[in-house]
Amino acid sequence: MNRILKIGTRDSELAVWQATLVQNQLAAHNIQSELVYIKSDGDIDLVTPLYEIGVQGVFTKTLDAALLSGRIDLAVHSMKDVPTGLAKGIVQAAVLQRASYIDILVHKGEWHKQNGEWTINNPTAVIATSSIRRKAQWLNRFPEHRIENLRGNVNTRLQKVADSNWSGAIFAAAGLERIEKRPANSFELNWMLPAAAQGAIMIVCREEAADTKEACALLNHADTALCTRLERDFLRTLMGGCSTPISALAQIQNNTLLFRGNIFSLDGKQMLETQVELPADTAPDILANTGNKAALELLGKGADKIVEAIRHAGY
Ligand SMILES: NCc1[nH]cc(CCC(=O)O)c1CC(=O)O
Repeated sequence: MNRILKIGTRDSELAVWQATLVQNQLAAHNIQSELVYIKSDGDIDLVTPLYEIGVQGVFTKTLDAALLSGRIDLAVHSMKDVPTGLAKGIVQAAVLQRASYIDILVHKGEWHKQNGEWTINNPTAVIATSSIRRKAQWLNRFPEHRIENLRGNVNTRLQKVADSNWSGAIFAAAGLERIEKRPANSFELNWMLPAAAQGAIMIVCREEAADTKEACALLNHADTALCTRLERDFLRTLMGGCSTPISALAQIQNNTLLFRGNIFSLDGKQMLETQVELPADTAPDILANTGNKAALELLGKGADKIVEAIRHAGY
């Protein structure tokens, strides 16, 4: 490769950090690149909750257009923000090794540790998140709490938490840890299942750009690519959409694939979950079908009714 690859990125600190990681990894393979900053609609409107913006891929479509017009060669995304169906002409070129997948609570006020577990005595605490997945899981565990919306990039969200009288706000650990902004007053929500592909970074490029695809393939992390594929299959087969109260996590450890997924009603009162364990050397076609199969299992157990109610509410 003797040209300089143009890497498209949003201009938030996290997005630039992720694009720079890709640039550095390419450089390690002697592939030169430069960053091209592109504002997405999701960055311009920092107030409206994402599910109200109503367009799929609010963070990705501006970069898709830049790719298709040839202004950039590849785009770097937080994979969980990428709709499960990619735009026509655009393909997944690589998935980098996953960082932390966990959600954390940046906490304030009455939280304290009791028998090794973080608890809060205030039954009517206010917790901030604009993710309906986090909201549903939180209300399932703390039915009396109230959820407030919290939009914006990582930095503006942290500032809003500091300025508020909320008892906490939920963030992806990966987003804060990457830019070294995870506050000391935070703890991991190890009972909460993350969004499909949370903590993973995806590179996309034009379908016909053989040389770019070849370059990006050098950065692909096979286990992360498989796990995120299963998680996204689960999401797509259950419902699709980018803001849904659906979580999924696949992990490969000690030669075992562990897949967990769930779906909640919007108020958190109903929940269906599934868990599958397979030897990692199971036939590839069976392994690759794990996410779909898990989704079909839940649909057969009544998830279809939960999905129907979520759609009916306008998501
Ligand atoms: N939807 C916003 C978004 N997209 C990716 C991340 C963090 C990094 C990641 O999950 O990969 C975040 C912030 C958050 O959820 O707190």
